[in-house]
Amino acid sequence: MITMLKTTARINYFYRYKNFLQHLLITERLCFSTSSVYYSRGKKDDVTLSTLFKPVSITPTSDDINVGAELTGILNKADLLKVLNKFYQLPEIKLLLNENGLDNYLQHQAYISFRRFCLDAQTLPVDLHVVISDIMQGAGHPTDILPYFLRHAKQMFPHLDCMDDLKKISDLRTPPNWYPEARALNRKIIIHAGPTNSGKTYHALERFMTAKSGVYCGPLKLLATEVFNKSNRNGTPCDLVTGEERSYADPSKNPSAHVACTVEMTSLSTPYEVAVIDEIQMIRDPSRGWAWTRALLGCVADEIHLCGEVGSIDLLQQLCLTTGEDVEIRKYKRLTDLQIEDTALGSLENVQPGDCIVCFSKNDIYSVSRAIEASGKEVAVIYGGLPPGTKLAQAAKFNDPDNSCKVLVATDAIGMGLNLSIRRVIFYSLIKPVVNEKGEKEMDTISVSQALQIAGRAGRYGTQWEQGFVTTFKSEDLQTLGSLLSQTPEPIVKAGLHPTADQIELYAYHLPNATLSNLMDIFVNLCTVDDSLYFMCNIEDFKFLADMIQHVPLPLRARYVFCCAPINKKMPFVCTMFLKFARQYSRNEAITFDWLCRNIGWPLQSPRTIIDLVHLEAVFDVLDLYLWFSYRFMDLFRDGPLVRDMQKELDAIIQQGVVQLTRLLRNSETVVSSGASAAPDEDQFSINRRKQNYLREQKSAPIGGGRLTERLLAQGLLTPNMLQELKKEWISNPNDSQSEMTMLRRKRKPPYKK
Ligand SMILES: Nc1ncnc2c1ncn2[C@@H]1O[C@H](COP(=O)(O)OP(=O)(O)OP(=O)(O)O)[C@@H](O)[C@H]1O
Ligand SMILES: [Mg+2]
Repeated sequence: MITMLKTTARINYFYRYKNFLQHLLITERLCFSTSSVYYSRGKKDDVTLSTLFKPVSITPTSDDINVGAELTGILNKADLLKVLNKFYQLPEIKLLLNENGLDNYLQHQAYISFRRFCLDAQTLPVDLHVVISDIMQGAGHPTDILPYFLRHAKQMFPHLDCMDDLKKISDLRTPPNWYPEARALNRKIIIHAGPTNSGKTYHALERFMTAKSGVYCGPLKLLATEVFNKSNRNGTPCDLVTGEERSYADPSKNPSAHVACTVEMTSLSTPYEVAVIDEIQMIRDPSRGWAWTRALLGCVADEIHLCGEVGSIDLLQQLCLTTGEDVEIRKYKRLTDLQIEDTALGSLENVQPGDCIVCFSKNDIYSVSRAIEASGKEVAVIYGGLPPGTKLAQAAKFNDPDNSCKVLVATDAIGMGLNLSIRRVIFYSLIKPVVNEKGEKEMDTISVSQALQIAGRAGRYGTQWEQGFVTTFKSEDLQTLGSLLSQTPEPIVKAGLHPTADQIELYAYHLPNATLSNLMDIFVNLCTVDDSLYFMCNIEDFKFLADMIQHVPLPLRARYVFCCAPINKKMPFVCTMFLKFARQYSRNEAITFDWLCRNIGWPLQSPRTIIDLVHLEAVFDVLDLYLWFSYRFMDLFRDGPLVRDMQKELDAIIQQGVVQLTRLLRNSETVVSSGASAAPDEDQFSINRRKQNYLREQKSAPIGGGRLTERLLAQGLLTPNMLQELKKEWISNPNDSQSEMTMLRRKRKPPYKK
């Protein structure tokens, strides 16, 4: 009797459920036919997009009573497989699945999983069991499986249920609307456009300093610091805000009406009379462009002063059309004369006072400075990885007419930000590693804009050298340089964008099983961007960090903040410490000064070799990272002031090292790095490997190098062994080898972009 009652209840349940599923099938057809439109709007083709959605694994629930079998009998697995295959092979099913948002890739994935689910299950869901049994007995059609298949597919791929929402969240077609406070004002936009050294920033700052309140947004900490100092010197109290630093003009730390900040730190909630956004052409930067777009569209200021290249005017005007704001253009001419010399330098022996040799690799920096010092001349050295104090000290030494140091060797870190008394810029090479929009590194001839920016450093207005000169080291580069400098900078056509934390959080709500890196990928692929004005900045660095800490349990917001940290991913020690910070944070354990000292091996000794120096630079970056976190997670990174003092001390140690660069280089060839300054976690093997790599690169990049083989060696495209093989082949069969070398040459990009 009890069994009969149970069976009747199950039959009623089954019929209710069958009606519900029929209803589901109809509504799904309706709603998915609209969402499929969105797929076609995706950035990449559907297959690529689909592969980004990672399937959630579905296991059959174990039920001790097999109701389906009680109702209709046990299913024969071989017959079951036949029914499933028949269902999946029906052309109308493929069509319907497509309409329901499953492209071929997703269909295939879902079918494999569904088939396994049905065959492996001891007990199938009762509704599915009965339907399959009906089909086997000729009382149903294979198409009846569709609702169950779709139910399975949606559990596997939750995005199928929320594509509309995801598309809405990542609709980036009207960025001006993201900043209602700025849109509520009628801002006046003034563009200061012109070549380098033409007074653009000077004039914008004049207005900044006379305004009641103002914000200066610059591309580098050094530039923000320069404005902070200048403004305070001129009697306009100004604060400094960078990712790692807050300095107040007022000793009691009351905020001033004026702020100089790095562009990423621009406050969009504080109203100002004047905002200056410097180096606005950086809006097209593949990694950081979004920060300029955000400042331009979002600054709450009556006047926005944009300083930058002439090539950015058109884009800025178009962007301001979309915000409905008036634009005034002020054009400037270069204040001093800049002349291209007729001859290349040829030899480092020909270096003269006021010369700056610009290199695009640290190895070139080392070898060039060593060669110049060997000829009895003192050099100052500036490259990106040096701490600000060291850079400023080196710049001051070179700028001081009374100092015996008259020559500067620098990377393009001098392209923006430092005031240098350079008479002549000498390009040691014209090839530079660049990161493309996909985040990949490639070697390419520098752009017109870069060439003009760097060359423009010669003959700075107001210095002892008001007539500037420019040339190359190699005579074969001179013509290319001439051609680069004769052009106007490439017009800037698009402004960068980046997903916000809010958007990614909403995505995570819809796709709770996806990793942060995966969410970013899906976002970038699904987002709709107004291609005529904007592009999505590359998110490779963000994803790199997200993958590194994926296994560390963190709340999504904190994870997002961690991934925004400004880290040079090429520095293994910095990455290791980043991971340790994340682990400490996830355990809710304070990252104290003592903890930090233990982990970086503080106190550190003066560098004895270049490897030591490189390591100290990495430690400096770790301290920077700590300070960066100290403004975001104050409760756990609470020793900011102590770390800042430690960083100043380290800056001084690095300065000592840089002053003795030649000695360090000499030691690098004879002495093994002092273990005391190596990271506690870094084994001797990696230290030695770095040393060997360095020495090998030194040998393969002699002074005056720059031939194709040397460049390929430097880029890692050719190993010394491969070079030896090529040489052998060259000797044994000159004709074949010649064609191989020609092939190698052809694989390179043309000398410069038109
Ligand atoms: N009218 C002026 N009076 C005095 N000094 C000036 C004047 N115009 C510019 N300068 C000085 O000339 C130098 C170059 O000016 P500024 O930095 O404004 O150039 P810029 O066009 O912004 O160059 P870059 O593109 O390199 O940023 C600065 O030291 C600046 O203080
Ligand atoms: Mg400027």
